[in-house]
Amino acid sequence: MKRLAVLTSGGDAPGMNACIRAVVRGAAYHGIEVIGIRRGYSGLILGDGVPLTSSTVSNIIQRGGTILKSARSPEFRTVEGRKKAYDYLTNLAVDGLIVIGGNGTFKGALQFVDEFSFPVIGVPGTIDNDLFGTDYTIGYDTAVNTAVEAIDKIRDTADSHERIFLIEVMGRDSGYIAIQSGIAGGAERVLLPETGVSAAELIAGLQQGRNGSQSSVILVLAEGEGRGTATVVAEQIKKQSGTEFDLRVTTLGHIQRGGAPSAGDRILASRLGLAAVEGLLKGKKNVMVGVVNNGLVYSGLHEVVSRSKPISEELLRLVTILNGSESHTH
Ligand SMILES: Nc1ncnc2c1ncn2[C@@H]1O[C@H](COP(=O)(O)OP(=O)(O)OP(=O)(O)O)[C@@H](O)[C@H]1O
Ligand SMILES: O=P(O)(O)OC[C@H]1O[C@](O)(CO)[C@@H](O)[C@@H]1O
Repeated sequence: MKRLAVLTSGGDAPGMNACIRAVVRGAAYHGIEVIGIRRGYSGLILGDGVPLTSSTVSNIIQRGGTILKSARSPEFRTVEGRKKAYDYLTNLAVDGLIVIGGNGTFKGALQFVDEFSFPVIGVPGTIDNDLFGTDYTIGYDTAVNTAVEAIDKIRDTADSHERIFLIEVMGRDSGYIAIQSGIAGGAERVLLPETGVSAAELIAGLQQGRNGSQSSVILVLAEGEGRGTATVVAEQIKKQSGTEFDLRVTTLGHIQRGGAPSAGDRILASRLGLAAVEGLLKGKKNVMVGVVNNGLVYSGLHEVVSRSKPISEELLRLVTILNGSESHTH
């Protein structure tokens, strides 16, 4: 192997830069050149590659976002777009492609591999943590920490004003950020795609809490919960309960995707970046490298995109017990 290409695709995630650095330095260690493709699959189609060297990736391990920029590329969903991408990679004379992204990125990669038999290795980079084949994705730990910091701050107002706050966190189809930030932020309730709860049940829970000792409440809602945005859910509660509760909504939004990566994300990204290069060198292709039980594991892309990673029953139980509203005897 003489030359490889790397790109970041889908939503950016804190730690993507640490991963690019590990790919470039890992490749340099093995005498391999690296071309960085700008703006994900769009850059492959438009032919936007730049050589990356060890010095290009100095001083980026601590930076959020991605120096290669990211994009969601509608054209890569077409066979014509993917053919252009293939032609560009062939022109560059690269022997393998490393794609850092989420579920959609790997669906695209799989399509590409099926059509052109080009060696691709995926690295899980998304704050959503919704990928089979890895316990954690790059960016998730930082996003959870950002959400917890925000929840702590909102709790001060919730407590002082004896209010109910409905806080929406990211997670397009999954509740990972919600459950972990909810546990760490001491939320009274976490609303997830996995555990549908009606407005009537929510209201009953709020009434029960108020009749007990709860004077303020934090509800954490996963973006992908299914009913709509936090504003929609708040409207449902208000419609059915009238002015009974002093309810406020906060949507955390993209602050969860930005900022310096946590130490955990930098280390995960560094391990996975090197493992992607060394996987290609060992002849692995059409796989994603992840960490399972703290060991490096390569899983087939087909399995990664076709299987889900459910939130553990243990965490679901934990959040219910620790919110303090139920006892074993109920
Ligand atoms: N079914 C598909 N076929 C071909 N390409 C796809 C497919 N799904 C996604 N892609 C390509 O992958 C890109 C990234 O996918 P997507 O926007 O879903 O983000 P993602 O990788 O899931 O990341 P995140 O979890 O951060 O949103 C898309 O913009 C598109 O170019
Ligand atoms: O920034 P965009 O393109 O609006 O994407 C938002 C989506 O991306 C994610 O942040 C994942 O990267 C999801 O949690 C969210 O639904």
